[in-house]
Amino acid sequence: MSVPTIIVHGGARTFEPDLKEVVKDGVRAAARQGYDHLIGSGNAMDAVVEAVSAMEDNMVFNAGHGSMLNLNGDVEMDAIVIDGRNLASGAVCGLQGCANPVQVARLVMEKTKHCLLTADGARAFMKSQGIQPIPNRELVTQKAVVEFETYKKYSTAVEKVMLSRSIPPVTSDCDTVGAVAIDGNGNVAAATSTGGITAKLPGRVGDSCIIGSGAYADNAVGAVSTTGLGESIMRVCLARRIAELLEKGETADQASKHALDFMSKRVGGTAGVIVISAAGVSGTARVAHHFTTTNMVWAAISNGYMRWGIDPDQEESSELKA
Ligand SMILES: NC(=O)C[C@H](N)C(=O)O
Repeated sequence: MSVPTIIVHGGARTFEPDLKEVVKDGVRAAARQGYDHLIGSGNAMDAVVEAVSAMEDNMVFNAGHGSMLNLNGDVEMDAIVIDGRNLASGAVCGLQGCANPVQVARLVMEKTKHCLLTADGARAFMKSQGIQPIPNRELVTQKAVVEFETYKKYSTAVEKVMLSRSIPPVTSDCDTVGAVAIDGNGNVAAATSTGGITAKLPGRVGDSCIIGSGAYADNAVGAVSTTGLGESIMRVCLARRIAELLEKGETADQASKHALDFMSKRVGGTAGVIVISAAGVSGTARVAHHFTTTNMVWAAISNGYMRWGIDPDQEESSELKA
């Protein structure tokens, strides 16, 4: 038996001061929605998909509604789920016209023999599963357009956003979302969903849908979801690297810090991670979050308490209301 626990993130980057409360509200609501499923169905996979779906529906986050725009001004989304019981995984990339890519990723895992479907194929599969497409433009928010127009002026948008801690945000956009959970039976699951990076080349696929980069989950070890510069995260297989460090006996906190240090020293770039280590004999899972960006918005629930934060070394907490 384990203590049911969930942690979610709403992206790692610099958040404008007046946006901080909005995104903290968003991750708290998503964590609560996921936690209610964790307790209700008792299933870690249900919990992470619910939590990520809530953030995809919240226009303030860069996933589903609110996704960032590629160089053509279009939305192309990536998402993944991983089940720690059997390492099953499903993912989509370059998906258009879908409100909840994480739910399609789950169907890829449950209904196909494959791990990852791309673009038109992913969309056709989505329709075959009875999920109605929506016009891609419905996913486009005003803030995404403003962000796009601003960053189009820079040929090095990716570097400007992610390679420096000190660049102030140009607009009030937010970032990739993710969730990891452990249920009462000790099963872990991870989910990540994103619109990617503003002004990315059409067809660019980031880390978020890649096993071991944007997410990882294994009951023997724990679960991880990442956010940040996909090109760096993929090159060090960040989520799997954290899992390896857990396997070697590091705590969730140590593994997060060491893996992010390794990434920044070896390939550069910034990122954030959320981690739950497997419960082990005590039955108590360890939860950690760590980021090398200026901010990462996160929220965690366990044992009747919610904790959340956005700045380094800062957190708030309150008893969970019924
Ligand atoms: N903001 C993000 O987390 C972006 C995502 N990791 C990507 O590179 O697509």
